Amino acid sequence: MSTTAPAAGLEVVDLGKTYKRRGQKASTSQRVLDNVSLSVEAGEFVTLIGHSGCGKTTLLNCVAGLTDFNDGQIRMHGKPIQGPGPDRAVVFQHASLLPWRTIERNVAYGLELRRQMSSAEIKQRVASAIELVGLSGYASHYPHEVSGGMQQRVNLARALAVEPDLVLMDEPFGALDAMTKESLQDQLMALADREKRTTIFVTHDIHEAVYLADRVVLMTPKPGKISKQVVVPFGRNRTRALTETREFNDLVRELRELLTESEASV
Ligand SMILES: Nc1ncnc2c1ncn2[C@@H]1O[C@H](COP(=O)(O)OP(=O)(O)OP(=O)(O)O)[C@@H](O)[C@H]1O
Repeated sequence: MSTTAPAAGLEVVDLGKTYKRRGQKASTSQRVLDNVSLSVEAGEFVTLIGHSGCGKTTLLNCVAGLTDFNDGQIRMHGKPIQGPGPDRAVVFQHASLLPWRTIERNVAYGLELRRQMSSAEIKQRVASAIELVGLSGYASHYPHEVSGGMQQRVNLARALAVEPDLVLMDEPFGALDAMTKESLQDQLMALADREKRTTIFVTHDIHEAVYLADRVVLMTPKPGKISKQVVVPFGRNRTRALTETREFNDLVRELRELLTESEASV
């Protein structure tokens, strides 16, 4: 698997999204995203935080090409996106692995569907992705034979096997216990430092957002907008000790206050 930074440049420009719901008597519409603009540099790790319902998942799904949008443009490498593509991979909160396939064959699944690679190439990609997430000894296990945290690592391996330019993660550790979550955060960070894969990571957890990110993006609701972007000044190769420092906790507090203010103003 490549260890050089892929040339991902994501540009979201003046994005607008309105959901329409057809009721029994009348239709209603809800403006969920309005004038959302965001650029993500190749190799950058951006976390996206905001109150529940402010439109984080909708934004991520628009970038993934899974949800259409009404206004604006989303460009990858300067070209407007048209639906989902192998340049972008999504990691959802729930691993949703296929229980009848081994871990190895779960990771291979997306590559097999595309029918563009020989079985030898798929095998090599899968082995490499499984190794990256530290599960080499478990390739022949079935999902029920590994823990929730390991299943989530398989989920990540499945995304990495595609070798996407951009990884979109929607609260991937949200359903895990605190210890597993911390361990996966550390593994993901080591992976991000090594692979320099461009990532947008949605979370409710401000600690997690600061610990992982090069930049934290705050969204405010009704309609969802980007209200603030904060560059995290701690460099890479971070360790848990960082979370004990005053600088780290001051930044977490500052972001929490910004979120509270944004909630009070809607
Ligand atoms: N398919 C849909 N049809 C209609 N409304 C939707 C749809 N998906 C989301 N919404 C609405 O859009 C708004 C934004 O939802 P979204 O899931 O993007 O927010 P979020 O910030 O990711 O929330 P959370 O943090 O709780 O996951 C919410 O009010 C939600 O009810």
